[in-house]
Amino acid sequence: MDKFVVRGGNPLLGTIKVSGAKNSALPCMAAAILTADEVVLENIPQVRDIETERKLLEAMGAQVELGYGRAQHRTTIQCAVLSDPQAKYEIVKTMRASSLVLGPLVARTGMARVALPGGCTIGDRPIDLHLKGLEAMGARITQEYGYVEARTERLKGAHIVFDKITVTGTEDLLMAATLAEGETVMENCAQEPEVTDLAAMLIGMGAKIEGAGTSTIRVQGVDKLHGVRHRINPDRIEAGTFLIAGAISGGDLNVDCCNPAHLAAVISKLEECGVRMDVGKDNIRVRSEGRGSLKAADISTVEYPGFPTDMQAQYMALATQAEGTSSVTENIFENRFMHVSELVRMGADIKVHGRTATITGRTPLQAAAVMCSDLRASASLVLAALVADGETILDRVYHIDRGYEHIEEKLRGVGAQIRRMGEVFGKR
Ligand SMILES: CC(=O)N[C@H]1[C@@H](OP(=O)(O)OP(=O)(O)OC[C@H]2O[C@@H](n3ccc(=O)[nH]c3=O)[C@H](O)[C@@H]2O)O[C@H](CO)[C@@H](O)[C@@H]1O
Ligand SMILES: C=C(OP(=O)(O)O)C(=O)O
Repeated sequence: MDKFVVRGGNPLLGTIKVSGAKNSALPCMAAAILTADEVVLENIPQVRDIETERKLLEAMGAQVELGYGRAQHRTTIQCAVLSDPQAKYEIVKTMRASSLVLGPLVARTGMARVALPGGCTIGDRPIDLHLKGLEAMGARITQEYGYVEARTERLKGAHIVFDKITVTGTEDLLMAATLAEGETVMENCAQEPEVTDLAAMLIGMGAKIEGAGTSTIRVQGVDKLHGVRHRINPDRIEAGTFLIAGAISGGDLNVDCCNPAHLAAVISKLEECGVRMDVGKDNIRVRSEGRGSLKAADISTVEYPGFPTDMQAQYMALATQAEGTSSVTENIFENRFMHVSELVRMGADIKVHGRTATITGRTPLQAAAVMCSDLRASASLVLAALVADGETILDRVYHIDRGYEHIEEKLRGVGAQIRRMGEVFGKR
């Protein structure tokens, strides 16, 4: 099992590039199911979840080619024949976003069988709202042996009001609605940039969609979709993680190839913490004096455009170095504080009461052996390790590899001392 070794103390200086968004790439790859034609996706990040999605699609009969050389971030998918329209538990258990194939599969083939995702370290991950929506569109849903099966001759347009805002639920039903008969109106939709990115791809395939990026989306179903070439949005969470890396390390870091408009809540919170930010068209320069200059500020996670739950753990690492007391309230997932005990082991002063963590800041952090528990918790431990005294060893970095492309190489390129266990400092 890979480990990271991080020696703290270096300010991050220079330019770091942001990759394509994993959480856009996953639904866009699933959308290829909706057509027999070839789909070309650009700016696909090289992360483990993409490899998992490739396996998922290939197991159904799709042809998937991940680019190499200069085309290494390009993926070509063709779902001419889908001989086995199912997502098995072995894959779903490693990537909950696998449930995104449910809507497109039933819309294209009239049948889908997908393992129920169950819970994970960040909390319960139900898909009841995906199923309720598909039922409203006329699918017959059955559940047995941990699998859900959806069947129908052809989906029919419906009026769907989500009981709760769900990102992949909105994406799943949006894809299903593109091939349904008649109009689908979805209310209380997720407004995340990943939904808008998917809608742009679907429109490029011939889908008739209005309102993506707002809470009401209208879709006029069509009989057939065609192939498309689509470029994936930059990863706003990877960009946000790098902004905090620059700020916590007392660096001068240019976070390049990002979309600052997608990061408004994070940018304004970092400014409140005393971090200097120069926002360009597709880059953000972050400057800070590090521990001495950071001030406490409270956050509360909410759906887009509010402060993202996927940035909560990384923000908490920053709050440990800010003067004063910060409170961090997690409203989206019920168990997304797995990083707290590891940060405390490094010397942080954090108390958790229910959904709120209170961080008393500017405690010096010491290196320790720490355990990664999920994707963003791992990122927060890397950030803490960048300022810890000594050499932190992070175990189970396969979590971070799910969603950050070569993070150790990118951070090393701007001066961090970080390597995978087995590598030697100074060599790339
Ligand atoms: C691959 C992907 O894009 N993952 C993102 C997506 O996850 P994901 O789409 O799984 O998260 P949701 O937006 O669906 O979940 C939001 C809340 O709704 C609940 N819920 C969801 C679906 C459902 O059918 N029933 C239900 O009760 C969940 O338990 C959770 O409490 O959005 C999350 C919230 O921004 C992010 O943290 C994840 O990184
Ligand atoms: C929670 C995340 O991913 P997933 O929904 O795939 O678990 C994430 O990207 O932070």
